[in-house]
Amino acid sequence: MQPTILITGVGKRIGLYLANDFIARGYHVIGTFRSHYASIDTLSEAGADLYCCDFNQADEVDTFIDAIASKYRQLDAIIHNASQWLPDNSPLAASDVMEQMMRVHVTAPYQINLGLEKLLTTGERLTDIIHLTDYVATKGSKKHIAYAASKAALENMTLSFATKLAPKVKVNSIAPALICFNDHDDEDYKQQALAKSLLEREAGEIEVLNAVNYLLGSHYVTGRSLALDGGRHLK
Ligand SMILES: NC(=O)C1=CN([C@@H]2O[C@H](COP(=O)(O)OP(=O)(O)OC[C@H]3O[C@@H](n4cnc5c(N)ncnc54)[C@H](OP(=O)(O)O)[C@@H]3O)[C@@H](O)[C@H]2O)C=CC1
Ligand SMILES: Nc1nc2c(c(=O)[nH]1)N=C([C@H](O)[C@@H](O)CO)CN2
Repeated sequence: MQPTILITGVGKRIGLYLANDFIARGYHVIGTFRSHYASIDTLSEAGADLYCCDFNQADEVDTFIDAIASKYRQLDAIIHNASQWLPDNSPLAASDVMEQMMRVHVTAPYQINLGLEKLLTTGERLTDIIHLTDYVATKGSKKHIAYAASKAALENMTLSFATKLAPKVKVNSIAPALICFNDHDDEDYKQQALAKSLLEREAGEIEVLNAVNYLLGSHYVTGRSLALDGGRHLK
């Protein structure tokens, strides 16, 4: 039976990288996207089942959950990757920054995990939920306070869902630091960011894929957070 994996935020970067690799390995990929990039058409042509869904809109998330629950009987894994790295100096009001961070990183994963629980617990196989969090969930961030707080809440949900869904579902976090720069990052920023870890490098999307594959292959890891941070905690 072809394994089925749901990945949120597949339009670009890490989510797109994961979706492409899982398709190449014969998985059936369900994906959510917000902006419609050319990558969305390419993924669809490759067989992915894609849904446009803005996690800032709770009703859109409910509609997405209903669509999956009516179309699929079972899921092997859910990867909560969708995220916005909103700085506190955003033009948005402070309350809107915090609300948006909590909606995309906490409310939507909460809605999806509860709404699709039955699809993860049918049959005998061990299934997975993976939350993409962030090194700053445990360290804080003076420029991304709301973002870091929401990622800390997502880390806490890993503990709760691991307890609630055992023994049928493993629930873990992956907490990256510098995986991939953004196109708008200038050289000064890049040098500053690289210098924050012992290994002083940009890990690349493959680092997250390797961590995802390790967790999916495990039969004994749950309620844990895998740090992918180049030794930043020791610098
Ligand atoms: N890149 C890195 O170095 C690091 C990444 N991480 C985490 O890894 C994960 C992947 O990172 P990365 O690939 O850089 O992520 P990106 O910032 O590139 O965005 C991921 C995807 O999430 C989507 N998204 C954003 N807001 C919403 C929303 N409100 N509703 C639905 N989808 C939304 C984006 O859609 P759109 O294109 O429309 O904005 C995008 O396709 C994230 O959880 C991130 O926090 C953690 C530490 C470091
Ligand atoms: N949703 C996102 N979250 C994060 C991003 C990003 O681009 N999108 N980038 C980072 C940084 O790489 C940071 O880890 C190092 O400066 C953090 N989170």
